[in-house]
Amino acid sequence: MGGQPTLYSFSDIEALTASLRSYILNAQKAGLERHNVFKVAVSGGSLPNILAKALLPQGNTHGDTIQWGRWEIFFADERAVPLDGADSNYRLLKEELLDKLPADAPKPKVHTIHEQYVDDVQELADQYEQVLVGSFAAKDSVRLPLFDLLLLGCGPDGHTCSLFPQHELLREADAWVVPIFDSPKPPPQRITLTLPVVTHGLRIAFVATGGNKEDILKEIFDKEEGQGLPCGLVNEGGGERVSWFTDQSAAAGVSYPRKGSL
Ligand SMILES: O=C(O)[C@H](O)[C@@H](O)[C@H](O)[C@H](O)COP(=O)(O)O
Repeated sequence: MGGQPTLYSFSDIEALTASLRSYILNAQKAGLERHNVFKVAVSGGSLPNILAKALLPQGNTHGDTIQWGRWEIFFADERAVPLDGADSNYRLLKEELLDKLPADAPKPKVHTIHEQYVDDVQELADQYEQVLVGSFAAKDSVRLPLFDLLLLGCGPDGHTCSLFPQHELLREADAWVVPIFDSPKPPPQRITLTLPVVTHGLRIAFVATGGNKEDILKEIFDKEEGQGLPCGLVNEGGGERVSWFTDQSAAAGVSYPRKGSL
């Protein structure tokens, strides 16, 4: 794919979220120019809270406007639970971000899982793949759906989305969305975008903060073994389209070159 991922390291969450906002605005601009919408996939974990800090402040300068009405939001991974369940990534995003959007702002189109299939995780994944087909294109006309942006987290074991180290799902080459029945991070039953879909994205951003990410970031960026971890595989497949937004405590021990601003 060419090029290397960019590793940003910021002094604190405020600096990180300000730059993340600029980065997302650039991605939004490119998406709107390309097809008049902005198609974004988001993960769960700590990400929705950080996104809220980045995106909720109202922009008032030219070019700093989140055009929520043009956004289509998808889930990079989702737990096989009802949408109002405590473990739902949709519920998390809704409570952290969507419910807090200005009342008068146009609303994004949010592509949730079809919760009637939560007891049949294969069907849940197949149905979500159909959601992608409906929004992007039929599988026989495009090889992969092309997201404008994927916003992802990095687990302490190097997982991203619900793609876990050593898991056979890392070798999936055909499906866009797959079920997982044995996620080491609870709950065990989930669906996830596959690695080819993630690495195909026009922009791929990881957000990883806090001292508990330091060891895994060193492994991903500085060690051979880390390159086979799910996050390492996204770095490899996405190359220069990948950016990492980290704080000082997460990136402290990393030797890979770091940047302090966009
Ligand atoms: O649904 C999930 O569990 C997430 O999508 C998962 O991939 C998450 O992004 C990472 O585990 C990082 O989580 P933190 O940001 O909370 O460390």
